[in-house]
Parts: sequence; structure tokens; C-alpha cells
Amino acid sequence: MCPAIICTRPVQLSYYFIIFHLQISDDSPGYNEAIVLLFFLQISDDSPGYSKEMFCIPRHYEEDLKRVLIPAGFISDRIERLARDIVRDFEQEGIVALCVLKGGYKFFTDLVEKIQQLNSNLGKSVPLAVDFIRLKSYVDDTSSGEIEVVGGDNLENLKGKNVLVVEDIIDTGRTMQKLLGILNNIHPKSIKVVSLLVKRTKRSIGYRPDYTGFEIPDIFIVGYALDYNEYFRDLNHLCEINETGMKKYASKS
Ligand SMILES: O=P(O)(O)OC[C@H]1O[C@H](OP(=O)(O)OP(=O)(O)O)[C@H](O)[C@@H]1O
Ligand code: HPA
Repeated sequence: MCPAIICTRPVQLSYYFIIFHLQISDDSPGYNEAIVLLFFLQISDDSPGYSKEMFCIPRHYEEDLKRVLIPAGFISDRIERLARDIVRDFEQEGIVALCVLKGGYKFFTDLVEKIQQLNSNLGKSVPLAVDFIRLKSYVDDTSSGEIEVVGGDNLENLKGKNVLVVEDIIDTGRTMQKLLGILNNIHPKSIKVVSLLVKRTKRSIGYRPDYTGFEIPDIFIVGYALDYNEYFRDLNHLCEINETGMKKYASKS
């Protein structure tokens, strides 16, 4: 063996080692009972998230993202538990899962799949029907304040049913406020809301859903079907967009 390699290699190797792994810090809280008592996972304001170098990001978005906030695998694990809570609460009752498009489509698909898996594998099961509505209010990273219903099924079908509204994010809460107003006029038997994300923001009207995946800081996030002017829906992880991305995909109007 060449002595020169023995002397220099270890130094170089440990340098690469530090860069190419994910560190779980000594003071990482893990996901313990204190957090479970809140019934959702809180991503704190000072959470560093994860370097995008640690995950597979589509090439076309690499320079447009600041960091990964919630990796896809973590989202999937959390949805599994939400599905279990929902099956426990609705057992035998039967529900219509109402997908709020477009942002909710991936969460809806994954949640319905997990509920179906539980239906097949547990003694108890929840009969499940699906319906869709499309609401739109955001331009760039801001709500226009005008929440429009731009498509969906005939909602009269929901009369007398247990409706589970499936939403991607509650930010100000105005979209959900509008939707609940519409749904109440149809007189379903019950309405529950599950949202993958709830944003901690001063702009909130104070609405909280019945089931929450994660509570997140007041930052604009994209991925897992959440968009910025229709971009980033084709990104698996929930990420924070950066200035480059905001400028590149800003609305032209
Ligand atoms: O709590 P709020 O401040 O009202 O924001 C939440 C809503 O904003 C997004 O919809 P968007 O209008 O962007 O339409 P999209 O689902 O088609 O992306 C998101 O999907 C929620 O429906
Ligand atoms: O942070 C967000 N990201 C994407 N869409 C949204 N709609 C409301 N808030 C957000």
C-alpha cells in the first residue's frame, strides 16, 4: 500500500462523510408523548428542515427551493396514522370523502388508499365513497380573498351523508370557511375536516380542522401537490420555495 494514501485519505474521507449524511442532532425531540397529546405534529419555527442535497429533487426545481421541510416518507407515515384515527371514529358509519382540488389530490389519494388498506386488514371497516370540489383563491403566495368554486360534482349528493373534507392546507382558513358555508346549506348528516397541514400564521381566522397532519411555520411551501402558480405539484417532498423560484414562476399579470 502506498504510505502517502494512508496519510492523506482518512482526512478527505471524513470530510465527505460530514457532508453526505443526515444528522439527527443531540437535542432533536423525536416524536414523543408530549407532541402526541397535541394530536398533530408541530414543525417548530426554528426547525432547520433538511438540506435538499439529501433527497431526490427533480432537476427542473433544484435551484428554486430553499430546503426540504417534510420528506415524502414522513408524510406517508403520518397519513397512515390519520387513516387509523378516521377509521376508529367513523367505524361502520360510512363516509363520503370530499377532495378539495387541486392541492388536495395527492393527500386525498394517499389517505383513501390507507383507509382502504385498513378496511381490508382490520375486523372493522368504513364504507367509503368519494366526491370532488375545486376551489381557487391563490395567486403567487397570496390569497386574492376571492374564493371561487371553479368545478366539482353535484354537491346535492352529500345531503344526509357523513362528509369528510380532505384538504391539503389551512393557511388563513378562508377557503375552508367558504366551503363549510356551502356544505352546511346542503344539510349533510355530519361534516369533519382533515387537513394535512395547518399554518401558524397571524393571518389565520382561527379555524382548526378535526384532524391535522402537521402544524407548520408561516412560510410558503410547495410540493406534494401544493403549488406556486401551478408549478411544483410534481415534487414529492414538502419544500420551502426560495426567491429564485418565486421570481421564475411569478404570475405575469
Ligand atoms: O386557508 P387559505 O388561506 O384559504 O388557503 C388554503 C387554500 O389555498 C390553496 O388553494 P388554491 O387557491 O391555491 O388552489 P389549488 O388548491 O388549486 O392550488 C390550498 O389548496 C387551500 O385550498
Ligand atoms: O403555503 C402554501 N403553499 C401552497 N399553497 C398554499 N395555499 C395556501 N398556503 C399555501
